[in-house]
Amino acid sequence: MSDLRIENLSVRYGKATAVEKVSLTVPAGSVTAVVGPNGAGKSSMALGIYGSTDAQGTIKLGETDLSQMAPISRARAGMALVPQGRQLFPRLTVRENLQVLAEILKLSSADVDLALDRFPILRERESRLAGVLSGGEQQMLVVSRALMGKPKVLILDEMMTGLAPKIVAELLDTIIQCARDGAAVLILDPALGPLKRGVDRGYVLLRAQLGAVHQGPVALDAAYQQAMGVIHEEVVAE
Ligand SMILES: Nc1ncnc2c1ncn2[C@@H]1O[C@H](COP(=O)(O)OP(=O)(O)OP(=O)(O)O)[C@@H](O)[C@H]1O
Repeated sequence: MSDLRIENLSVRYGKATAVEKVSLTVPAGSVTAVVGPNGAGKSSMALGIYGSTDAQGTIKLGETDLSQMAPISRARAGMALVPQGRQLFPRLTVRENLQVLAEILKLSSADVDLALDRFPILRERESRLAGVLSGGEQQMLVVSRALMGKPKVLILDEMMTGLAPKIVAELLDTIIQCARDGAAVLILDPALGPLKRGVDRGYVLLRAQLGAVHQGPVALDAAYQQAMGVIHEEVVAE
């Protein structure tokens, strides 16, 4: 079991700063949330941690420094990302979408079968093109794909958006179990909402900057509401 430690992570697009020197720990065996309004920098943070956008700072998994590694090497080191917007191969079947990652991570077809069996609907749809799945089915596929390599770190960017409560509950159960099995889980979302049930600790991200850690969903929600109230007051005053 390895904690994920991020120190002074910054993401810049030209002169614009999307993430400004954020430091946080995602302990193994827990679900850590980063909540923040639209445009706060959540996706930039997730992509920076995974290495798929340029970022400065240090990213360590246990004693292993991932900071200079390409995304594929981070994946092989045990990091998995469920990016915002699902990002499947729409013209490949459900099984083929899983096989692509299985080949990269040198996993067996038995691992692909386990991923298909994680959600019964995926097994039913294994020969269908991913592009014709419903939104919820696609999300089950990306989560199942991310879990296929038994990741030590699982990062989920707005994975619940637009999904029915039953599917949200099912996905959340899967993710909580992943943390209970020892993974360090980081969920980034604009609303705590149904995630409250699964969150152990978390941070508020506001205008590229991360606040202090809060233990438990109640304290995190209160801090987020307060931070959003501050923004509201500023807007009213303008
Ligand atoms: N590729 C990019 N090039 C330039 N600016 C970008 C790029 N991606 C994001 N930004 C800007 O960086 C800031 C943070 O965006 P980001 O998508 O990380 O926020 P977010 O918190 O994930 O937002 P949302 O909840 O709406 O998805 C925004 O001002 C956005 O316009």
